[in-house]
Amino acid sequence: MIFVSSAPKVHFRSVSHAGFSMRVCGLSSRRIERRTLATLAEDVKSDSTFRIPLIDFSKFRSASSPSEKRRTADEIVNGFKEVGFIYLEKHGIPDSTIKHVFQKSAEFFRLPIEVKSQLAWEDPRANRGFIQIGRERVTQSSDADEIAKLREKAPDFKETMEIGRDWDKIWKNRWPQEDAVPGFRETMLQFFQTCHELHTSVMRAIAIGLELDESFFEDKIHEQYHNLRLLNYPPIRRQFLEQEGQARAGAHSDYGTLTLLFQDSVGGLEVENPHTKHYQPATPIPGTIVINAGDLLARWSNDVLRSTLHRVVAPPAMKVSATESVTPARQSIAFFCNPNAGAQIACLPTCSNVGQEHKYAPVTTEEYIVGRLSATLH
Ligand SMILES: O=C(O)CCC(=O)C(=O)O
Ligand SMILES: [Fe+2]
Repeated sequence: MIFVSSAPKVHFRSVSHAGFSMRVCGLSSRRIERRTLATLAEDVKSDSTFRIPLIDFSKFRSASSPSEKRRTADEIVNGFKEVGFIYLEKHGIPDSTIKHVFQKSAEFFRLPIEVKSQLAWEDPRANRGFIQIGRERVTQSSDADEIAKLREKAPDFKETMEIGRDWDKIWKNRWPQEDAVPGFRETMLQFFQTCHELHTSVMRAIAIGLELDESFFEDKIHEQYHNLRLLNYPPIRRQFLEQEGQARAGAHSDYGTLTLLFQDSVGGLEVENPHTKHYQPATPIPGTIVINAGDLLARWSNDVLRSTLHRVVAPPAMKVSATESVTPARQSIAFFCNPNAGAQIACLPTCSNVGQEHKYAPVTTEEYIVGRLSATLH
């Protein structure tokens, strides 16, 4: 018998955890019986040991003393140590800004496929443009043949638009005509800057929490080698999702330092509990941003901070006829934060003990990210 949670209610409580106190998000759920495959959330088991911490960032932004800053910095670092994911509230980005970016994103995806295809993503080094359903299959596999087979059989059921820094000398963003989606370019460029600034603040907190100088990362992330990804998950017939291995986004880790994830209220994002290997929902909480650590931050920190597996599955489907059910559409926005392209990512001075081996060979951001993108996109 398989159970998934339905319409979870979010509540908060305070716990003392690893010597510090933080508010955490718990889920109380009515359990309903439902037959599903892995990509329909079958693997979600109730797990009282798993909590994505909810952290109030206003305490860091307006801290009146170093010790006050330090408390929030420790909460953030402990969240990335334990789970690899946090919810950030009072982060300073107004709801109205996020709503507007979602609206412009929806307008973009409503354009005819022929128009979007003219802006097609072409090169992992550029990592810019429109990616239609079927071109990407995110996975942890590093075997090119295996990835190609997966992509052929069960690509991620999503379309995305990728945007990079607009002033890059070599790689140009692929913008729709201004009259096709008025204000799209300006909205996305402003949001890119806003997300970069939040990223910089969170990296300051991470530096403090890792016993580094607060400004340690500043000259290693200031070139804005980031990627703003708009995601659209169209409604899908349940029968299609029930094909073996098909998911909205397969299990994967992200590649950079941090991902700032903005999701709508539909749900479906799941995070692997690193201790039990079971997936748990990262239920949308209004007013928060989900932030996860990526592979480069894990490598930088010698795995002190975790780059945790996550995936997007289908939330419960709605019946549209006696024989067919449809899973509702979903929209999300991911801002993948990266160090500078040429930054050498080698074990941080505070993340290994004397004489202890470093887990990873140094790598530049560009080598790592272009390598991962080349493997998973075609
Ligand atoms: O859409 C989501 O909630 C997550 C997307 C994601 O994990 C990704 O694009 O890397
Ligand atoms: Fe991801």
